[in-house]
Amino acid sequence: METVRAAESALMARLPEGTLMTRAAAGLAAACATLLASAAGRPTRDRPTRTARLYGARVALLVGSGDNGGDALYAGARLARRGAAVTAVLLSPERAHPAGLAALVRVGGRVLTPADTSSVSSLLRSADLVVDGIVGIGGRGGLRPDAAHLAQRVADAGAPVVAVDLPSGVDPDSGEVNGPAVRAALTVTFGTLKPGLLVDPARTHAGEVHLVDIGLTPQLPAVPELAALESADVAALLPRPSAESDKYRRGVVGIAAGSARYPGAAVLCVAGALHGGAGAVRYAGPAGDHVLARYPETLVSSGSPHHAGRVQSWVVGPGLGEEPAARELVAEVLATEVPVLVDADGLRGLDPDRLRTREAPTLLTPHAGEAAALLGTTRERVESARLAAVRELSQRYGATVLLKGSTTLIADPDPRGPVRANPTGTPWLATAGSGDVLSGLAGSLLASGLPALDAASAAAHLHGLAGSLAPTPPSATTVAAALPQAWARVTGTGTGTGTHGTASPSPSAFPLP
Ligand SMILES: NC(=O)C1=CN([C@@H]2O[C@H](COP(=O)(O)OP(=O)(O)OC[C@H]3O[C@@H](n4cnc5c(N)ncnc54)[C@H](O)[C@@H]3O)[C@@H](O)[C@H]2O)[C@@H](O)CC1
Ligand SMILES: [K+]
Repeated sequence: METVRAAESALMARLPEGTLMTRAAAGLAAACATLLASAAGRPTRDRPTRTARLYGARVALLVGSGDNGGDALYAGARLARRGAAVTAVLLSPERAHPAGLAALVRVGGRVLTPADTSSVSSLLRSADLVVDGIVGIGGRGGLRPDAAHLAQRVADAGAPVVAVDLPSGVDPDSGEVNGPAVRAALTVTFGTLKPGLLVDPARTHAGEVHLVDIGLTPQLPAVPELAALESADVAALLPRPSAESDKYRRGVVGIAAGSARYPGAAVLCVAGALHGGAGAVRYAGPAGDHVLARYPETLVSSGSPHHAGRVQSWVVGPGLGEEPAARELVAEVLATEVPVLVDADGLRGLDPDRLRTREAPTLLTPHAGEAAALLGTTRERVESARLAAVRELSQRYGATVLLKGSTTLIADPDPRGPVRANPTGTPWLATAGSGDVLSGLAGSLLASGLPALDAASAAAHLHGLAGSLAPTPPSATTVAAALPQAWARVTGTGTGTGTHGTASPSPSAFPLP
């Protein structure tokens, strides 16, 4: 968050005092008003038939002692001016933002402290909306006990929560959640999205994310630390056959996967590849009969990749097993001059120096355990610092790296570029064989000519979407089957994925410092 703070300071130095907070509070109040209006008529626990609209709506503000609380107080004052009944719960009354508090009190807002136990309980139970201004980017560590207790009471009351800048209790930089944290229906964030809004587990606490422009963009570094592609961005990347394209011009992807022991990995990898836009899929390996039985359109050979015929990209690794022959196969594929995706068993014992000498792009798609082995560290360390891990891997191996997990991250070896966080997906995708579908899909996009970073990002996006569209609970087979629907969703409508529906800043990627 240092880059956000630096950008805010630079901008604040040029603007009258309070300008940024005024802009933030205006955006926050507007988002609260919209949410209340959209919830009109929705019955809630205490008033089964009540209508929530701004005039007369009951709004509870949770106010910490920093500027995050100040945003909540100023926004509360705006809502109160428009007829809402606003009550602030001040965690530290003597340290609450003085001007914000004065503004709220001036327009008739009420004030409580957590010590007013029964009043706070009835406030939270009857609230149409709770605004979480406990802590924002100034938060360090898990919530302190008094704040954690308040967050728990809000969760128990069940009222919809709008988080100010970030859900209180999530780490702004890493997306880690240590202890209790607020769960929001909507997070209104200012200036730029924070990694804590895109990286799990924090992401699931944020709900829908709405970005308010407070004029920070020109102050932010030109290259953000993290970015996410929207559906429209992915649609623009996906290959579209033209009238003159034949199957070879559309690209041929080669799959070197599966073994006598794991033939299913070959079938699933081919399934992903057939839905990735390449004109043809070649399979080289011992599981050809299984592949043909399921996908007769595959060009199958049982020899080595070398003899399989021309391809524009290779996918190597899924289901190869641990035999020494697997490593030789990976080495053979890496010796070709086309883009290569290495996954699963293929990632065992990869030589960074060998990879760095390749001229064509290499894409590695490890999960956290495989990434830990490649980095010589533990799975826990990778899980707790996913951003750092994906960057380190791509630097060390000179390859594009897609780190699978609850939030898939993609890093390019060029350290000047942002890491991409995939905004689609569902925890259900953690299912056997799902990674094989993803690697086939990404390999297919590589064959159709996409740069490795874009192929990986588009594949992760489509795969995540297919996971959500497949009947619950999805299997790797049904995820592959849902890929055409995911393509249609991305290319047909251009609408968001639902994960960050309202976060639509003008640049096509969400910049994150
Ligand atoms: N700096 C700026 O220019 C702007 C800042 N804005 C708001 O200001 C926020 C940042 O304000 P601050 O720097 O005052 O910081 P915060 O308000 O985010 O947090 C600092 C306060 O939280 C307390 N705190 C820290 N860790 C805690 C924990 N684990 N549990 C409970 N309390 C904890 C601290 O004692 C301090 O009082 C942003 O998130 C945003 O909401 C916006 O108004 C836009 C402009
Ligand atoms: K907050």
